[in-house]
Amino acid sequence: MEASRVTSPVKPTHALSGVRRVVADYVTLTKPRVQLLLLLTTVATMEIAGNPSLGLIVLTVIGGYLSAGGAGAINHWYDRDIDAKMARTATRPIPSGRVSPRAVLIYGIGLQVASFVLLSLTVNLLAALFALAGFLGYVFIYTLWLKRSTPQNIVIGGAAGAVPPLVGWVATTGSFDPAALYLFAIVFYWTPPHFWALSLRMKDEYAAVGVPMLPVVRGEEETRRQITLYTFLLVAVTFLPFAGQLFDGIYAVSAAVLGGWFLWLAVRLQRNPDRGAALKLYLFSMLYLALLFAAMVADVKL
Ligand code: HEM
Ligand SMILES: CC(C)=CCC/C(C)=C/CC/C(C)=C/COP(=O)(O)OP(=O)(O)O
Repeated sequence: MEASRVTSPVKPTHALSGVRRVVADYVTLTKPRVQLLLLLTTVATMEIAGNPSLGLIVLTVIGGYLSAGGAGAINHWYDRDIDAKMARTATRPIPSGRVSPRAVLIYGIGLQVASFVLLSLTVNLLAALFALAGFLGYVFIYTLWLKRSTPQNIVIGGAAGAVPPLVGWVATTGSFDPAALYLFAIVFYWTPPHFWALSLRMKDEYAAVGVPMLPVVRGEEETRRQITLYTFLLVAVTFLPFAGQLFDGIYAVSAAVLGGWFLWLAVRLQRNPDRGAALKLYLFSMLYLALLFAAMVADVKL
């Protein structure tokens, strides 16, 4: 009794910062910054597929966030052993001891359940099913299976990250259209250069915890070669929706300029292998995807 009275003056501040800390941790578990780009591809695809109402966009974004956020939380739960050993990830909510693994697992499953209920009731069943497929792909195929077993982990596992445009398409039109596969393929081929550029800088950490990322298993030179190869494939794939008449001139010019820039950075990294060039490529990869999807919307709407 006496003790609680003595500590009471500091309680409100502690309680507030404690709540803020908890909220911040639970937001971190959803990998919010990655989600910004995932959801940008979703919303852009919705505008490409039709003329969605603001209400539909908001519901789809919330449903997508819950699903991908749930997947992110389960990735934090499963990888807690290796995250504790890498400087980049050691301060995450679980390894730092602020949130229990069990709570994170329940939270991740809960977010995916909420996503399914929300999307199926307010958007449509197909959108809910595609989001569920992305979640299952990221959790089971990438995180639990491939990440620790093969350097092709992100090539195959990257398919999960390419699902959000499919969610956006079916949310808008109510049915699946093969044209949506162009957008899926673009994110799919974009993922290896995006991640491998970063992994060149994190090679030693991944090696220390035994994750077989490409630079660890095949070496940095081979990784840089594969980055150029996949960037080339990506740029080629970006012209398919133009050839298939989904898009027109504004898109074609943007894809050419952005693609040329991406390729130039990739080739430069290959010729001049320093870590600064790898960082530049990683950062540009995100600008590239955002601008490419923006160009698609501009092309369709203008
Ligand atoms: C299997 C596929 C992918 C892997 C393995 C991967 C891996 C990573 C990693 C390790 C980071 C660094 C995060 C950190 O610093 O903690 C990162 C950052 C990021 N990724 Fe990916 N990524 C993948 C797919 C995607 C996709 C599909 C998108 C969006 C379309 C995306 C968007 C981002 C963004 C926006 C960041 C920067 C986040 C930040 O600054 O904190 N990633 N990615
Ligand atoms: C539609 C849907 C539900 C899609 C989910 C796709 C998704 C959440 C992609 C995120 C990609 C990502 C940040 C991977 C990092 O994982 P990592 O474990 O290699 O990186 P880490 O070491 O930073 O945890």
